[in-house]
Parts: sequence; C-alpha cells; structure tokens
Amino acid sequence: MLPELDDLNTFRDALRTAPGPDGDALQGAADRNGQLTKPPGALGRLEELAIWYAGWRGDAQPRIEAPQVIVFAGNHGVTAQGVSAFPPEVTAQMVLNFEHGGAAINQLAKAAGARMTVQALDLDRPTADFTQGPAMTEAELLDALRTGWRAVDPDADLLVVGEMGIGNTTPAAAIACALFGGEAADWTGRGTGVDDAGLANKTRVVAEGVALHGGSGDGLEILRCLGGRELAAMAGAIAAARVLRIPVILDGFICTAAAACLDRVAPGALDHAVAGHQSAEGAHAAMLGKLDKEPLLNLGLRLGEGSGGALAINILKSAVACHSGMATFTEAGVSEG
Ligand SMILES: O=C(O)c1ccc[n+]([C@@H]2O[C@H](COP(=O)([O-])O)[C@@H](O)[C@H]2O)c1
Ligand SMILES: Cc1cc2nc[nH]c2cc1C
Repeated sequence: MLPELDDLNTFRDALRTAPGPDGDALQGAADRNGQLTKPPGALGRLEELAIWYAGWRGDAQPRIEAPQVIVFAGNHGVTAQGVSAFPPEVTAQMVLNFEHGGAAINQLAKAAGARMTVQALDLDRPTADFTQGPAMTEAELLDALRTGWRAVDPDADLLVVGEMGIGNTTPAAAIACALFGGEAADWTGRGTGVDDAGLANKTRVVAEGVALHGGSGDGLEILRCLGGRELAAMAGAIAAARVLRIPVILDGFICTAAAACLDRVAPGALDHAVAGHQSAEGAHAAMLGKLDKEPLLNLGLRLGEGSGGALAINILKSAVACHSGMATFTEAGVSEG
C-alpha cells in the first residue's frame, strides 16, 4: 500500500523505510536457476536478472505479464538561455504525438507488450530558470513527485518511466554535477544536438546553476533547485515502485539523473532498478558508473521518452521466461555434468 504524500519528509521516510527484496524468493530462484537445463552460468546476465526480479516480486518462479510505461512531460525556464536545438513548444506538440500513438515510444511499448500512458505536468507554466533562482518551490516539487507517485499501477509487475521536455538535458547535467562533483563540462552534452557554441553556452548555464544551488547535499533539494517537473515525477514513480516492490528499468540520461537524487536521499533506493541502456549523451556512462549500474543495451539512442527502458523490457521478459519456463534436469531427464 502506498501512503499519501503529505509532505517531502513523508516521501523521504517512505524511501528510507521501503522494503528490500524477499530473501526466500531470492534463495528459491537461485536454487531453481541451478537446476535448469543449461550449463551453469550459460545464460550469462539473464540468470542474475531473473533472480533479482524474483527477489523483488517475492516469487521464486515469477512471470512478467503487466509492464507499465509512463512518459512524463515538463517545460523548463532555462530554455530561455538557448540550451536546446529545439524550441520549447515541441514538448506540448510531442505530448499530442504520444496521445495519438505516433511517437517511437508508442511503437516500442507496444512491441514490448506494455501499457503506456503520458502525463503532462503544467506545460504552460515552465519551471523557473535555475540560473536565477530555484527551478521549483517546495509545493511545486511535492506536486510533481505526487503525480509520479500516483501514476504507478499497483498491479503492474514492471515499470519504465520516461520523459519529454525540451531543455531537460541541462537540468539533468546540473543535477549530476551537483550530486557527483567535477566540472560542468564533465556532465554537459549536446542533448538534441546543439553545436559547439551551443555546447559552450550550455556548459556555462550548468556551471552557473551548480554554483548557485549545488551546495546542498540533499537529493530532494538538488532536484527542486536544479530539476524539473517531469524529473520529479519520474523520481516519484520510481520511489512508489520501490514501496510496491515493482522492479524498474531506467531509461537514459534524464531519467538516470532524476533517479540519482533518490539514491542520495536513501542509499540503496535504486536497488529495485536496472539500467535499460547507455544513452549516447556523453555523460550517461559516467552517471551509471557512479550508481554502479551496468546498462543492458548500448544502441546509440539519445531519444528519451522511455525508449531505451522499453526496449530492455524484452530482455528482462526473456530472462524471466527462461527462468520460470525452462525444465529442470530432473523434469527433462537430462544428465547433469
Ligand atoms: O534519454 C536521453 O539520454 C536523452 C538524451 C538527449 C536528449 N533526450 C531528449 O531530448 C530532449 C532534451 O534535449 P535538449 O537538447 O532539449 O536538452 C528531451 O525531450 C529528452 O527526452 C534524451
Ligand atoms: C522531435 C523530438 C522528439 C523527442 N522525444 C523525446 N525528446 C524529443 C525531442 C524532440 C526534438
């Protein structure tokens, strides 16, 4: 059961007291894995994934039947600084495209057998430009966290969260820099495709935001000051999934930055999440490294929308199908080595 999110401390407490995986299911799944008709370890990382999934679902022989994909959309005041190759109106235009089934994520979610929904967050009220002040008030952050928190279907058995938000690789880079240190240039990339001058300007913007707000060590304060509504909604959904013991597949650069704020609030808060892919946005690999997450795919995607996460649903489904559907040596009458 999900508690109501009355305030930010309720959210922090929910994350800090959320349950871990089920020890019996983990042990049962590991035992079953050892009896399946294959040489030990021959399914590589699929074996570890299936056992991880079984632990979080509390079932040594689980199935994936109800994956959910949620795309959150938000607009960013920092786009006034010329940080994106595209104009901010594209966010709302793409939301319509998602609703009409015309975006990449519609096709990828369908191919993965997942139910997909889109939630736009106050698109006509962009966040404040973080070089001038905090991107969001506490009330705005709480509202956005709640939108994500409530969007998770308690009956889902796997969650992918994605985003749409022109300009949002800038907040994502600023969050990474504030959380993990280093220079703004280490975390700033081309996003939708800014040119060299655009990249230099974007790096300056990230550096200014981190200089103004980066001092707080608190994950939610960094998310509030440097983030955006769709990032906060993704964080809220990932946290809700943790409480509901629904495993999560992370998407790209922006999704991972939002998730990283949760790990700062409660180390281990992302233990129920795997990295779906490594984005072509340059600093994604370093961010995944900081979170100790090995991506499942590396296909050069830099789309967002949950696309890399949705693609990885098929990998996880396949891992679980093998684990739960294969015969044991005894059942199949195959001689063990
Ligand atoms: O997921 C990623 O790794 C990713 C990398 C680069 C761009 N994006 C998408 O592109 C938009 C942000 O790019 P930008 O250049 O406007 O900051 C936003 O809608 C994201 O979904 C997404
Ligand atoms: C067209 C377009 C589609 C997107 N999907 C996610 N981010 C995007 C950015 C643009 C510009």
